[in-house]
Amino acid sequence: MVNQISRLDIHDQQIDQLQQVVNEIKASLKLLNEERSESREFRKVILAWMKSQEKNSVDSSGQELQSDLIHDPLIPVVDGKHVTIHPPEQFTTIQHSEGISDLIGGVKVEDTEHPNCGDSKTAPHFSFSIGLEPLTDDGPKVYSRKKNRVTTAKVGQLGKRPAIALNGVSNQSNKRNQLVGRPFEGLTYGRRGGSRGGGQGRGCGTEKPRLLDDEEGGVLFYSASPSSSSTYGYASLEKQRQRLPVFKYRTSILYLVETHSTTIIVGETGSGKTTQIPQYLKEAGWADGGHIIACTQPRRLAVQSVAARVSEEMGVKLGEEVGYTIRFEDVTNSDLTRIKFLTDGVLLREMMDDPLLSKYSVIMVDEAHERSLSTDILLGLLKKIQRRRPELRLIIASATIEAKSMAAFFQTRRRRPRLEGEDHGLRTEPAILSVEGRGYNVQIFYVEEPVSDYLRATVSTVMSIHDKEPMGDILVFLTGQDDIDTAVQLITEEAQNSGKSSLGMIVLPLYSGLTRADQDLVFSPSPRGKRKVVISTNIAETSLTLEGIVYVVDSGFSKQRFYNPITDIENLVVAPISKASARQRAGRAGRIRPGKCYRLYTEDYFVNEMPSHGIPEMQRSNLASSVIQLKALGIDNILGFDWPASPSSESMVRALEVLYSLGVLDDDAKLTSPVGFQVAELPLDPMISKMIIASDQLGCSEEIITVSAILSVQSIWISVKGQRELDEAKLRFAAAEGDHVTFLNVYKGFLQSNKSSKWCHKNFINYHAMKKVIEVREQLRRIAQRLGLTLKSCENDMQVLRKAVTAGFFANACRLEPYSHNGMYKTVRSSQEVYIHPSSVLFRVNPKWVIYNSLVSTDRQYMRNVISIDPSWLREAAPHFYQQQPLNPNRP
Ligand SMILES: Nc1ncnc2c1ncn2[C@@H]1O[C@H](COP(=O)(O)OP(=O)(O)OP(=O)(O)O)[C@@H](O)[C@H]1O
Repeated sequence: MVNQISRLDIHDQQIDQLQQVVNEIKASLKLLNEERSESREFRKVILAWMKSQEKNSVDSSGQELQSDLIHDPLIPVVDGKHVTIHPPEQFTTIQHSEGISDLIGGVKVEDTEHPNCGDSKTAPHFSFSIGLEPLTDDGPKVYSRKKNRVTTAKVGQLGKRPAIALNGVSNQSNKRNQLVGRPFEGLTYGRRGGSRGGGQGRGCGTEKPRLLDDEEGGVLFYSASPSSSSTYGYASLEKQRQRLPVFKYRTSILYLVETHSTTIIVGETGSGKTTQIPQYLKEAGWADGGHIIACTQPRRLAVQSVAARVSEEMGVKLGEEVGYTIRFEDVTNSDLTRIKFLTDGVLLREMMDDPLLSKYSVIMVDEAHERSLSTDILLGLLKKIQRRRPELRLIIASATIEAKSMAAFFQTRRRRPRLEGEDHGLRTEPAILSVEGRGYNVQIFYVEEPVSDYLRATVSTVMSIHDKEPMGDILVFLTGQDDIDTAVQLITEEAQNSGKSSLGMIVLPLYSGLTRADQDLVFSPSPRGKRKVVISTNIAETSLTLEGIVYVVDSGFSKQRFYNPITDIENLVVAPISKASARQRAGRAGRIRPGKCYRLYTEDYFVNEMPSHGIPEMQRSNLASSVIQLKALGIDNILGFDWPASPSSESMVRALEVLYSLGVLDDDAKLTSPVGFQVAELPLDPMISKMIIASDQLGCSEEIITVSAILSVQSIWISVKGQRELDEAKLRFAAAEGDHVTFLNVYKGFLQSNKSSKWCHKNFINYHAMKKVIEVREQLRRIAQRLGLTLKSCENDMQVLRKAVTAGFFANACRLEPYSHNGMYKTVRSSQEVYIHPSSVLFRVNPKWVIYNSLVSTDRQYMRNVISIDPSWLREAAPHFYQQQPLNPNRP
């Protein structure tokens, strides 16, 4: 009798367990909220008390309260300068200027004079947080001068104008300034105008900024000096380093790192945090005795580029004293490397071998505002490590971080016994340092009305800049490869159509799937008389310096991951960005010379509607990989883990369920042995890891490792204008079984061609991606051997290969709907409607049963990387997940 496969209802007992987990989470969240509100009340009392103390402490001659820190011999008392504390009220005036100081609260300790700055009035300052959480979590206040604001359509809720020309882009600030009789003062950057080495209000050697009252009673900074001077140009690397705003804070930074377990550094984009601080630490001896200084970044491209820059500044070969590590690429030397840049994900992996990260003396978590999944987990773990290793120093850096809440997170609880380090004068409460000053002016322009089509608006803005503005490269932020490829094509066509414009424009895409060579093009200088237009995703948003960039065009959108734990679908959705992102984007200009940023949204939208920060990735991601990592690090009580942002209970339950079904976790939610530990060792999605482990027994590990390597690179196909040509190319390799077997055919062809780039070109295959596949494959083979798996080929037995895929991805099984004329499938797990993606070799073939690797959502839910299976394998692979039901006679 033919049997039907349906998802086995989870045993009652398991449901009970899961329900228990949910209840626990809910209970902990409730407790947490109660704790928070209690501590808020407490803080109010403390703040009131502090204010009264401070008022009493300022004597009649107006002298400021002297800090007991003055007597601390470790304070960098330079040239007889002393340290004073300003009452917190003084921050309130600053809070109305959108800037670094907005983000800082608590007691401010200020050097009244600085070693590098002769003028005591323009001295930089550093602040210590008093370790209290902010009373409100509103984030920075944005100064606004318009009294009667017109509510604008949201970006994305499109206005009526089809597209804009550059003259549709207004310098609203200029207009306003004419009205109120002030020079240009961009909302974000104009008022901070000036030149490197002092252009900023608080920098050295410039005129002191005047404080002006605005119409609403707030106060804003106004720099009397106009736009940047021409201090930019060619200077020795050493001089360039010394001109950076962060240089003036060198002593303060080193002092704070010396005396505090955790230092939070907030500084404008381009002020030198990423490239300089690791070097200062090295110069101060933090890399002595074989120790390493680590600096993490959320993005691989940033890791590679800042490592290259720092090695250049230090005059050393990349990979020796300065190195970097990203997934599947290690450019370090274990004997020589002293400064190491790495992604936060890689540092997490390193904890598997060295849970206390003992080789690092200082870990700088950069761009913490991004709140990537790995950054958040890393922060939670680093906090734990510090308890065991008080000597480990943490630096949390960003331009737009919510410093107070970050400080509150690192504030060690009072219940805890004294740390070893505290006895040596090491302060466990985090210090907050504000690095004032930015490189060069960036004028901000907003559209007057919402644009109806951000792609077309982008194209016309780029063309207008090219026509009307002086030379300088343009960096455009769009959302993803599709948008970018379209924009590249449209701009190229427009340039060709308008004879004048076509002269001297080089349009380049930038996204993570590009080959290294194509990415390198973006970093190479533009030929004389040519203007580079780089069209990028948000991979260029943080930490990157592209030398020639003068103009930034910000579409206001990015692709963001959103995971729905109920449907278990993770989508990449085009969504509006946050103010923090907008500032980062604008900050890609003004790094080497003054710049301009054109925002394709209205000023009203920016001020009134754009959220200050994005949703932490933790709260919109599939948590399966994170749970395994934490479990592998011995953190069994995941619910009690100190997350900087609590994940949703549904996501947590779903992750536990998936891991349980894969056999990675046992009934007590502990890692199983050996499968759970093996899966944790592999730096891959748990389903791919499980597929590799299953291939050992099925005798096809060589092939499955190849498939896994291919699934780990973005795409092995070259995107071409004519989809038909690509489809024809794919047909040469297409296998009836599906995409995974097709990948194997491509790999075999590549080897047979002697890894020829010509062969790749001819077949629309990405040569660099294939080289990467070879590299990743080698690494995976090494890990597999270390895990005791046998490397074996199944030769041409594709059935075992498909069974191995099923062993990892059984939860993604789908059945073709009977009588479906449009290729509709339903997932066995949740009966969702899904379709085979047109890029799959099984598109329109529609086998009865398939398994997919991932889902993408556009107008429909599409399955990507699909393979056909026999439904009986589902029960073989996961008897605990599927059961056979007698065939329903009413169903065809
Ligand atoms: N590859 C490079 N080429 C030329 N100059 C560079 C390069 N990288 C950095 N710089 C210079 O060093 C400055 C500081 O860069 P850095 O990345 O350290 O700043 P940051 O404060 O970390 O800013 P962000 O957070 O925006 O990355 C830049 O503004 C630029 O002037």
